[in-house]
Amino acid sequence: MVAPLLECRNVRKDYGALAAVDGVDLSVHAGETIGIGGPNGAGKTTFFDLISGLTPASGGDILFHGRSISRIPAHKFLPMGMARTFQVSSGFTSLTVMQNMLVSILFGSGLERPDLRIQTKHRRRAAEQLDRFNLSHLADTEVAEIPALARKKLMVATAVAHEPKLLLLDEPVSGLMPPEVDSFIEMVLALRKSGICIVFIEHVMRFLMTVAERALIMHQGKLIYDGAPAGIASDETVKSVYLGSAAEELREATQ
Ligand SMILES: Nc1ncnc2c1ncn2[C@@H]1O[C@H](COP(=O)(O)OP(=O)(O)OP(=O)(O)O)[C@@H](O)[C@H]1O
Repeated sequence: MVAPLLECRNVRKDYGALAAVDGVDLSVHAGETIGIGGPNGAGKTTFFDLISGLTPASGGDILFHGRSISRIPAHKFLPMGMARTFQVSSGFTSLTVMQNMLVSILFGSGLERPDLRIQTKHRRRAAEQLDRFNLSHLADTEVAEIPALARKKLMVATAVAHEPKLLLLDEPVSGLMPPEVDSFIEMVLALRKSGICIVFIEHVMRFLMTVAERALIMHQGKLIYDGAPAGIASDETVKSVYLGSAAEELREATQ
């Protein structure tokens, strides 16, 4: 059997007496698209921070391509083939969309001291990448001036500039209007087709149900569900955790 792309073995993160991530075991295989849901404070972002090396685990081990990455600094993750985005749109707001893409292309190369001279091949690559994400028309606009949807798309476009094997998206559609969510769904589905493994956190159940092939639900630091997205709404444990509006949204999304 092929080794998982990402493997978490009894991973935990304690903040004093609080177990933010409480002994999570998880295997993620190449090409999978996995959506993580769960109530506020369940530990989802902390789990992402552990996987992407932003915070050290209190226990357990994380393997990428079968190799432990628990002690590898975060800046080495992109060259290794793992990229992530954040809840709040990142990007250099006083630079243009094209300049942001060039920064990603030059600095994500994995070289300790990248050659900072922008060459024709970099510009060509940046233009291709903007075209792929329908951002070409904004190439010369400062990121501070572009709409929220374009900022979110740019964050993904820069993250995948070096064709990572695993892409982590933290609440990619939060704050977007429903038609914008549709546009984002289309983009992620196209990305999924390219074969990249995507793991995302999302509260917007419509997005999770449409994009994910496998769903995980976290609660109080633990995984309480791992299975088909369609099964979430009828799972008794999930139902008891997702009381109120989230349960309603889940029902609507699965109908
Ligand atoms: N640096 C920190 N110090 C102390 N406690 C923290 C820290 N970071 C997170 N926590 C706590 O860990 C728990 C999990 O937080 P986390 O942000 O991972 O949840 P989440 O599921 O991503 O929530 P949300 O859906 O609201 O983003 C929360 O109780 C949070 O207050």
